[in-house]
Amino acid sequence: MLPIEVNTTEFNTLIKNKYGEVVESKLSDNFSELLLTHDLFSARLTLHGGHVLSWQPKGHDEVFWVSKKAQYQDGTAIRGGVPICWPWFGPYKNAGNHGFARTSVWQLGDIDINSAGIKVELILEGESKSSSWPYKFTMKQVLMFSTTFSQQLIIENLSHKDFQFSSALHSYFSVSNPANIAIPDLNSACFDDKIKQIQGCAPADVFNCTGPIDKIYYHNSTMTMFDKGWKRAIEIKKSNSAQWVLWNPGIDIAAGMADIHQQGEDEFVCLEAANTNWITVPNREKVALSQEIQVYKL
Ligand SMILES: O=P(O)(O)OC[C@H]1O[C@H](O)[C@H](O)[C@@H](O)[C@@H]1O
Repeated sequence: MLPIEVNTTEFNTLIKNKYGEVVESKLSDNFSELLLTHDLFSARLTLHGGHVLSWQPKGHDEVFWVSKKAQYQDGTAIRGGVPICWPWFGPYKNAGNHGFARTSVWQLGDIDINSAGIKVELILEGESKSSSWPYKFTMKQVLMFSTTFSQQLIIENLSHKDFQFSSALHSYFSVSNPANIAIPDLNSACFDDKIKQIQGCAPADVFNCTGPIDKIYYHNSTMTMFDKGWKRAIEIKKSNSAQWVLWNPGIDIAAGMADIHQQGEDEFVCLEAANTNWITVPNREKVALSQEIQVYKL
C-alpha cells in the first residue's frame, strides 16, 4: 500500500510505462487528484472519498458529470463523479446522508498499467468511524479503467459480530439534457417514489428524466440509458445490487444546493447501483458489489 502525501509540487508522476501513466496533481491546498492517461482512455480520481471524477474512453465524450461548484475539502462529499454511499444510503440516525466512505480519505493500493488499461486499488479501513455505525471493517475498491470502466467494492467485516450496511455507487452521468434520457428497462420494475411518497408497480415509461425525480426501482439487472440528444447509450451492468436509484433534483431543489452550478441539473442524471435495504455481513466474512459501464454511439 502506498500512503500518499499531499504534494507541494504541481504534478508528481506515480507510475509510468509505455502504455500510460498516473500523475498526482493538486486540486486545492490540501486536496490532490490522480490523473490517468492511457492509449484507450483518460480518467481522474481522488483519494478523498475514493472518488472517481472522470472517465473518457477514446472516441467518446466524458461519461461522468462533476459540478463546477463541487467542493474539494475535508469532510465534504464531492458533487459529481461516483460518490460511494456506504455504510448507509440516505439519512441514518443523526449521522447525515449516505455514510462516511464518500467523505473519508482512502489509501492508495496497487496500480497496474498494461495494454488493456489501468487498474487502481483503493483501501478504506477503520473501526467506529461513526458513532452511528461502530464496527471494524476494511473495504477494497478495485477500479479498472479501459474502453469499459469497472468498479468493485470488497467489504470485509472485521468485527466480532455481524454488521449491516446499505449502499450506492452514486454515478452522475453526463447527459445532453435529462429530458432526452430514456431508460426503457426500468419500465418493468416496481418503485418507491421518494418525492410523491407513493409506490408503483404499473409500467411507467422512463422516457424523460427531468427532475425533480427521486425513485428507488426494485430491479437487479443491467440498465441502458439512451441519450437522444448526444446519440449515445450508456450501459451499466451490476452485481449484488437489488435496486436502481434514479435521481435528478430539478431546478428548485438544485437552486437550494450550494454545490450545483446554475442549470447544472440540466447536465446530469444519477442512476445508482444501490442496496437501499440493509445487507448483513457476518463477522469475518466478505461481500463484493460492482458495476461495469460501457458507452456506445447510436
Ligand atoms: O445531496 P446528497 O446527500 O449527495 O444526496 C443526493 C441524492 O442522493 C440520492 O439519489 C437520494 O435518493 C436522494 O434523495 C438524494 O437527494
